[in-house]
Amino acid sequence: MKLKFTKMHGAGNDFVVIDGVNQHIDFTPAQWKLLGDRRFGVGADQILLVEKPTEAGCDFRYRIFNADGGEVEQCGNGSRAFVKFVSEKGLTDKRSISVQTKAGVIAPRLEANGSITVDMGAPILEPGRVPFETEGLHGEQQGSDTLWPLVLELGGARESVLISVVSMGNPHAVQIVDDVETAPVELTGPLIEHHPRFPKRVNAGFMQILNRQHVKLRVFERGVGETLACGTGACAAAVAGIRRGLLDSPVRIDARGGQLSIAWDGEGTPVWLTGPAVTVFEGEIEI
Ligand SMILES: N[C@H](CCC[C@H](N)C(=O)O)C(=O)O
Repeated sequence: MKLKFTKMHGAGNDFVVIDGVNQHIDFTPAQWKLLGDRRFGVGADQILLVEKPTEAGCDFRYRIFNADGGEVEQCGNGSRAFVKFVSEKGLTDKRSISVQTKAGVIAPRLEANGSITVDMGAPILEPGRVPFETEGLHGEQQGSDTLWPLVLELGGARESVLISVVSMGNPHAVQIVDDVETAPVELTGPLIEHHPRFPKRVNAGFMQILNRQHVKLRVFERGVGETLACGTGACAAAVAGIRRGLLDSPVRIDARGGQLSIAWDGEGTPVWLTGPAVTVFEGEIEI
């Protein structure tokens, strides 16, 4: 079929966005993967599919597929691209919409200055609390946060990294590093992503704290690899730092591809993600 798509990005995290309201889309994981392939397809970190909602009270449903073809629960940067897309395509005249996702309902809002703020819902802080054994190491509760030692096999050596486990509907393992530029993201990112501690794999965040309201962040994303920005990763990093008493809301997140802002008032309250969304080009592909 001839498929119309729009190429977009949010702080460098790039997407192929598809109108599934006016086109009937029912692809296999291999077709989703092809769309994301930078050699044989269009190329993107994620593919976003916009559909009519199946949940009462929602304006749309949006589904997210990683570059590896797997469907996932949530995408923060994608939610901003999504709201810009439905506005530009005239699929709605609302500036604040209610969107059904695999992880629940989120509420992105187009601001007058062109930026977009998204109510990403409350972080889920329990999933990692299940006691687990990794080579005899147990998860440790430290302060109000759960810090887990993760033992990584690096060649013949073993390295233990302390991570915070935070879910934004999708799983994140966040660690604090001295310098994101020299952090071993390419080396340990895949080891964390595929660690047995995370049966559904995990997004691995590497956060450098500059001051109590400003961090640098790199994320090795599940199903993709390192991206230029990760919205839910930014949410998870800010939540982890605030819970550990190291950060104060709002937090400025410097990703390699751009700047995001996260606000969070504590457990049980929603995380607010603010940042840009850019339309790069329109296209059509035979798939
Ligand atoms: N790779 C993520 C999905 C996309 C998240 C990221 N692009 C964002 O902006 O939140 C996962 O497998 O959970």
